Formats: sequence, structure tokens, C-alpha cells
Amino acid sequence: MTDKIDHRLRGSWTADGADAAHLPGHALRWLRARTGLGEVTTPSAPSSALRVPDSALPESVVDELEDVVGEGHVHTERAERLGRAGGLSYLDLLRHRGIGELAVPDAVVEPADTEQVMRLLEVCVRHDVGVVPFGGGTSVVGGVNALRGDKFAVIALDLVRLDKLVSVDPVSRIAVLQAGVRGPDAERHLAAHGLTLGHVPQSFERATIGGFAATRSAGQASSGYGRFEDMVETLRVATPVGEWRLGVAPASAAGPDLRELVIGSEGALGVITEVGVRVRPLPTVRRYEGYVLDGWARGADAVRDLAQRRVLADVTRLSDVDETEVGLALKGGWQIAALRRYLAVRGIGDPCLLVLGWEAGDEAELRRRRSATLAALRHAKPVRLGRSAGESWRHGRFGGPRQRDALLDAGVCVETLETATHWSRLAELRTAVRGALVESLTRPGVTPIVMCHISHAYETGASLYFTVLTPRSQVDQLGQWQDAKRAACEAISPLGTISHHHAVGVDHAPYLGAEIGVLGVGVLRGIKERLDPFGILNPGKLV
Ligand SMILES: Cc1cc2nc3c(=O)[nH]c(=O)nc-3n(C[C@H](O)[C@H](O)[C@H](O)COP(=O)(O)OP(=O)(O)OC[C@H]3O[C@@H](n4cnc5c(N)ncnc54)[C@H](O)[C@@H]3O)c2cc1C
Repeated sequence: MTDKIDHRLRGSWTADGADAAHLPGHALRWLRARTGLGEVTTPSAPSSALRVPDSALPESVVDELEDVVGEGHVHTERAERLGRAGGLSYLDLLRHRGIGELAVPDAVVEPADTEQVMRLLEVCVRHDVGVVPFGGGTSVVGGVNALRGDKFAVIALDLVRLDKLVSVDPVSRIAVLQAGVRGPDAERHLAAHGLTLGHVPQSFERATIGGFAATRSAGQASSGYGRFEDMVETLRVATPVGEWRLGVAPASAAGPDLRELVIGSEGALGVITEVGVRVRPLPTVRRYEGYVLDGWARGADAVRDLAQRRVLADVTRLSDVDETEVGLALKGGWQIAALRRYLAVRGIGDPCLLVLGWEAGDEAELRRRRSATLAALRHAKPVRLGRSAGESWRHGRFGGPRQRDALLDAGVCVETLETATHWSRLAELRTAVRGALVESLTRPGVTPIVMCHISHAYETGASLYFTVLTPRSQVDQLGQWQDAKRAACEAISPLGTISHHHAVGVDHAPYLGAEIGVLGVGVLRGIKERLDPFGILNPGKLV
């Protein structure tokens, strides 16, 4: 197992990440000139300044919980509870800086196996205590906020001890992993058998197998390896009314696929304790490359063409002009100035970066797949940047989150949101969401940056991922983003899904009805009542 996550590290992400987390001077100067960001810095308040109410759990209940999980695995200390108070959204980061109220769990409980999870749920039902399943805590939609609902207390059920590879079936290419296994550990366990999962979201370093399943996560190589739900073969779930095991065959006509109910259930229907995942042989060769296309419309058309001809690279990621521009500006340096001149000479007026990455079992397979992708791309007249641009993206792909503390210190509001729709509506959706964000965040002297990329493409449509950088309001820091997010969600709601991979949590719950209908919400409620009749599981989330 790699080191336990220090949940007190938020924006800087991982202990070694803090070194990479600073914002270079030239980047800050550029942001100031581009957005109207002021010179005022707002460093983080010490965590001792945060308000943490005493645990509401009586000693007797703490003792009962400890009887189940053993001594040292029920924490009521301030630091541990604070560490599980919310996830990693911009609003969560602000709350951990003392801006707004944190929802702090009354205890952190660490079970070691499914049986212990079952027994903990019994204790929580008996005492009417809420339970928030907690994986890596990387939710950006309020999924792990320790809301009480109608309960007098709530615990964070941290799955950190469920960190084992349970079994490998190399013939069927299925591996069973416990829910608390983090991304890098899953890959390490599997690599020992010559296998890979290939699920690499940007939150890979912290997020867990259970969390991936509970949120219908999508990794950066989803075009090649699929979304997480495509990888799930079997599930083991602890619910307040019994244990549930699902998945006996790769495909089945035995009624609706009930695994789909658990995948995306966000801790509201049960605690996932084990997931059997489809695995593949470890790739032996990789090739990442960068290209530039002229303009978003041409770029999106090119990605659609790749998807519909079924020749997408495993990683296919198209940035719009703003994202490409910000990427270049934040890098800075003479090479970037030279690159700009080169693109201008090649007639590229609106550069959109396209990163393509292939992973394969041998050179011949990689060559064949790469040739098919590039042949289909040719009519979009890409300008080749070469391997260094692709490799630079690959090496920096977990870097973004690490700079969030530095950006917050500098007074920046930095957040992302995502959606997806069918190709025929993609341009309209992008224009609507972009417009809503720009309108909501523009103030006299302030010009927000709103960037967008496609990183998950399908034959029928694609995701859109927006990143916002703008000076933080000094008047209403939480409200500034809440208003912008509301405007974006209202723009999304009639045109696309409220979430392509971040899930529903608290933030998107008001928009779920518009997407699945009143009947759909009723069906979900009915299922929740059957599996969690006492309403202890993740109060206030999903439904
Ligand atoms: C910087 C950053 C980048 C991100 N990039 C991506 C990305 O590229 N792709 C992507 O899909 N997501 C991304 N996310 C979102 C997030 O990482 C995913 O939602 C991830 O799947 C959550 O995993 P986790 O283990 O951290 O779950 P948590 O955050 O701990 O929990 C998420 C939800 O799942 C529930 N849950 C967790 N474990 C279990 C379990 N075992 N049983 C039942 N319920 C459970 C929780 O109660 C909560 O509702 C990103 C987040 C951040 C902060």
C-alpha cells in the first residue's frame, strides 16, 4: 500500500505535490493582466482557526463502533474529522479556509472488511446515525459532505483499510479489488500480474475503486479503456438490509442489469466493498503526440469523425482556443513565442490543441492504430507538434489540482464543471454554458477566463469540460461561484446531462429531476427506501 492520504492536504493534493504547487511569477503577471486580478494575496488561514463542533456521538456509541472495527479505528479527534469534512471542490477549499460553514463528521470510522461494514451499518441503524461512505474524498459535487439530514450525528465511513487485491482471474481477465484501493495501488497490484485497469482520471492519485464505481467516473484514456462502468463486472455491496452481490456473467438477459443501480449510487444505496473489474494486459508501448487544429468547430468535427469511424486514440483531448492560449501563456518562455510564430506561419489563426495518446501491446499494433487515426484526421489539416507536446501533457496531467492552493492564495476563483450531449447539440451547449459563465462572472475591471475541452468522445456525442479562472469576489466569495454554477447548470439542463463524470452529490441534485423526470426520481426514491429504509446512507445526496 502507498502512504495513507493526508486529508488535511487539499489544494496541494499530495505531500510531494506541494513542491510543484507554486505559481511562477510570469504566470501570475499574465493572469493579472488578462483577468484584472488585483495584487492582494489571501493566504490560507491556519486550520486551528476553523470552527469544528464537538462530536455529537455519545461515548457508548463510539464504544460500539470501536467494538466492530477495533481500537484505533474510530477517530473523534478534531484533525481526523476535519480531514473528512467535505471533498475537493472550490467551495470545499474555501470552506477549509474559513469562508462559510464546514459540515464536519462526528467520527471517522475505518472498517477492515465487508463484514465489519455490515455490522457498522447495524450499529448506525440502531442509533439513527448517518453514514457517509468516504473513498479518496475527491468529490467535487459535495458527495462526501457530512450532512446530517434528520440524523443527530453522522460518521465518515473511511474505506482506507479495504486496500487489497482480492483475486485475479487471468483467464477471464477479471480482478477483484477492495473498494478503498486507490488508483496507483490498483495499477501496482495489477502490474504484478502483467495487467492494467487503464482508469486514469485526473484524481487518480487519491481516488478509489469504490469511489470510481459510486460516481460513474471517466478516466483520461476513456476512449481506449472505456468509462469505469464499462469495466465493472461484479459488485459486493453492504446495505442496511443485507449484503448484495451482483454480476455472474459478462452479459445477461436476466432482467434489468442491477449493477447499473449500484454504479453511480453515490453511497446513497449501499457501501460498495469490492469491485470485480475487467483488466487488460499491460501495454508495452505508448505514444503521446500533440497537434494543432484551426478553430473549435473544425476540431470538434475532427474528433466526431474519429469517434464515428471508430479510430479514436486511447486518449483524445481537444482544447478550445482559450484553453490552448492559457496553456501556452502559463508555460511562457522563448519556445512558446517561437511556437506562436510557427503556427501563424502555418496559417493557424485559432489554435486548438489536440492531444492523442495510444497504448498497445507491441509496436506493430500501435503503428496500425496510429495510422488509422491520423489518416482519418488528415482532412482537418492538423499541424503536428510532435511527441514532446504529447509527453508534456502526459507528465503534467495530474499537475492542475496542485496549483489550486497557490491560485487561491493569489485571490483567484478556480473551478471546473462538465457535461455531455449529442454531437448535433454540442456547439449550442458549449456556447450556452460559456455564455452563462462569462455573463455571471464579468464585473467592471474583471474579465473571466472560461476554457473548454473535449476529453471523452463517443460515436453519438462528447463531454464538455469547462475550467474557470477569474478574480475572486471580495464581497461574496462563495456566492460568486454559486451564482455562476447555477447559471451554468441552468444553461446545461435543457441541452445536456448535468454531469458526465463528476456525479450528482449535493450540487447537482436540484437538476436531476429535469434530466430523469419526476418518475425517474420516484423510482430512485423507491429503490432507496427498499435498500436504506432508515435513511442513514449519505443523507442529502443524489435523491
Ligand atoms: C482535481 C480533481 C480532478 C478530477 N478528475 C476527475 C476525472 O478525470 N474523472 C472523473 O471521473 N472524476 C474526476 N474527479 C472527481 C472525483 O475524483 C471522482 O468523482 C472520483 O470517482 C471519486 O472517487 P473517490 O474515491 O475520491 O470518492 P469520494 O470522493 O470519497 O466519494 C465520492 C462519492 O462516492 C461515494 N462513495 C465513495 N466510496 C464509496 C463506496 N465504496 N461505496 C459507496 N459509495 C462510495 C461517496 O459517498 C460520495 O458520494 C476529479 C476530482 C478532482 C478534485
